[in-house]
Formats: sequence, structure tokens, C-alpha cells
Amino acid sequence: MPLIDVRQLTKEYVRTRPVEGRFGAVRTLFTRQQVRTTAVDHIDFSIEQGEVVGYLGPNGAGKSTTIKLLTGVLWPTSGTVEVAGPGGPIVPWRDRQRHARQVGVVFGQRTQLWWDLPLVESFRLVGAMYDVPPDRYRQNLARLRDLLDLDPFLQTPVRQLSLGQRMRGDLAAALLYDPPLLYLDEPTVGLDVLAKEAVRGFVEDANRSGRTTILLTTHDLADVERLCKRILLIDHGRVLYDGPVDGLVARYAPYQDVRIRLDGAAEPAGERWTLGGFTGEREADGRWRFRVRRDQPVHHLLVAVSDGWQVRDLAVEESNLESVVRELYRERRGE
Ligand SMILES: Nc1ncnc2c1ncn2[C@@H]1O[C@H](COP(=O)(O)OP(=O)(O)OP(=O)(O)O)[C@@H](O)[C@H]1O
Repeated sequence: MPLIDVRQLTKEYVRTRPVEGRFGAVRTLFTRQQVRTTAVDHIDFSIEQGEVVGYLGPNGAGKSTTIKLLTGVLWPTSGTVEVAGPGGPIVPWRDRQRHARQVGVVFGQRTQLWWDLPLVESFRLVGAMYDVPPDRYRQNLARLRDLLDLDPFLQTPVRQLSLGQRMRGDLAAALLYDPPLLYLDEPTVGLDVLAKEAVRGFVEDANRSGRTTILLTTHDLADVERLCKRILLIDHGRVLYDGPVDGLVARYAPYQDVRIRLDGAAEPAGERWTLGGFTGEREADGRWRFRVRRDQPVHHLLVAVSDGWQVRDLAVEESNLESVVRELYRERRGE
């Protein structure tokens, strides 16, 4: 059995809103119009022990709602989630206590720590809440202090920590009790370059030799490129793509862009240029862009341009995750 098994998971939010119209203000006293949003719409996926999966999607796609369902904070409208655990599968929103021992959760946007207590006291409380045996607690704390360089602010109240320090504290608290599963919701949001590096290094370490299975939501694709072999891409609550990072690039951007800047007075007239069997377009900065499918012989284009034209510079640009995701989001928004 996989570590997490999600079947037809659906969450519909229902809220009421004022009725508009001539008598709107009066009617809201008596009438409640319901607005339904299907935030998560019959999604299926499973995650095996030891994976690090990037959960991506544009704003409002349904990522946070999924994390809330997976962590048992929300009940679904329909569908199931099962997490493998000692003594059999766990349904997060039903078996909340058993489930809590299986998962660590870190939200980039808010802390799970006790605001007024020194960091080390928060850790003690976490250790007590999860019944971590004293030896285990000491070992884990020593390892996490070292790994996350916590000592300079261990005695500082959480409210006085910088965002990067607080995030390191949250990561340590989430792993103090050795959960096999870690949910990270935008763990690098707002962090500087060095702090992001520290978080990424830590996640890699946590996953080393498959110890901790990780599901990570982020808008920073560098997190995904560095940490995840697999992506789940969702939008409008549905899974658009589930597979390897390279596969996403190959599926949605099966081309390379060749950008050419010509040198000298002779430029093709107009905004389009056909050369070596390819058609290029002039870009705003004066360069020509040829979009060449990966299975087409790009060298025909390169030979044709160098034979007949003075080239100042030429670049063959592979699509990367960033450009593919940008295109996909644009397409979905109809831009
Ligand atoms: N409590 C709620 N009541 C009603 N609608 C909600 C509620 N929470 C979220 N939604 C709606 O559900 C949809 C999915 O929201 P969700 O927060 O899961 O998206 P997200 O992918 O996490 O977005 P972001 O990247 O902006 O954090 C959105 O349309 C949102 O407006």
C-alpha cells in the first residue's frame, strides 16, 4: 500500500452572499443566496514512502484546501484519504490523534509555535504532546540544533524571531517526534536567498535515504527543481499533470527557442521570416525568435542563418520548468 492514498477527494465550500438588486439590502434580511466553490474536485493520487512531491498550481487552484484535507483539518464533501500507519490505514479527519503522530506540518505563512515562549520551551511542549521518549528527544533536538543552526536563538521568544529563524524553528518542531510524513505549505515564502538554501538543504536531509516522505506546495519553482522528482500540478481543483519534472517540460513545451540578433543593415523585411524551413517572428527587442520542435533538425536553421546573414548573437534556449509553468498558467487564465 502507498503511504498516502487519495481517491476522488472533493471539497465544496458553501457560503452565503448578499442578493444584489433593487431590493437587495432588504432581501438579504430574509434570503440567503448560497455560493458554492468546488475547491478540490474528485482528485486521485497516491504517494509512496520516500517520495518528495511538489504540489503546484496557480493562486486559488486548491492546494491549501488539499493540504487541510490531508492533515485532517477539514472534512471532505466526498472521497477518501488513507495514510498507512501502525495498526492499519488512517483517515486523517476521523483518526486525528493517530494521524497527528504520523505527520509533521509546516506553514510558511503562520507558525505552529507558542508565540510568547522561548523556542526551546515550544520544543519541550511538542516533545511532551507527542510522548517522545527522553533519549529520543535529546538525540533529535541535538541533530536539529546542529542541522538548522538553532543555538543562537534557542532561548528567544518566538515573537522576536526573524522569519527565517522562525521557519527553522517550525521545521525542527515538525520533525522532533520523527513523523514519517511531512507537509510543507510554502516553506520558503518570504525568505532571503540564504535562508531558502538552508530550508532546502534541510528538506533534502530529512528525505535522505527515504526517511521522511514530503509533500511540498510552493510558488518558487527553484524549490521544486532542487527537491522534487515528481510534480502534481492542479488547477480549478483538478489534477492537470502527475509525473516527473522532465515529463512536464517535454509534454507542455516540446520545443526550443532559437533567438537570433542580426548584425548590419540587412534585415529581412516585415515581422515574419522564413528560413531553412522554419518561420521566425521579430520580438520587441529586435531579435528573431524561431520556435523549433525538439524532433526537428535545428541545425538546418543554424546553417541557413550563418550562410546568408551576419549574426551578432544566437542562442538556443531550452524551456525550463519556470517557462512551462508560466505558459500553462497564462493559458488557463486565457491571456
Ligand atoms: N473557507 C473558504 N470558503 C469559501 N471558499 C474558499 C475557502 N477557502 C478557499 N476557498 C476557495 O477555494 C478555492 C481554492 O482555494 P485554496 O486556498 O485551496 O487555493 P490555493 O491553491 O492554496 O491558492 P494560493 O496559491 O493562492 O494559496 C479558491 O477559489 C478559494 O477562493
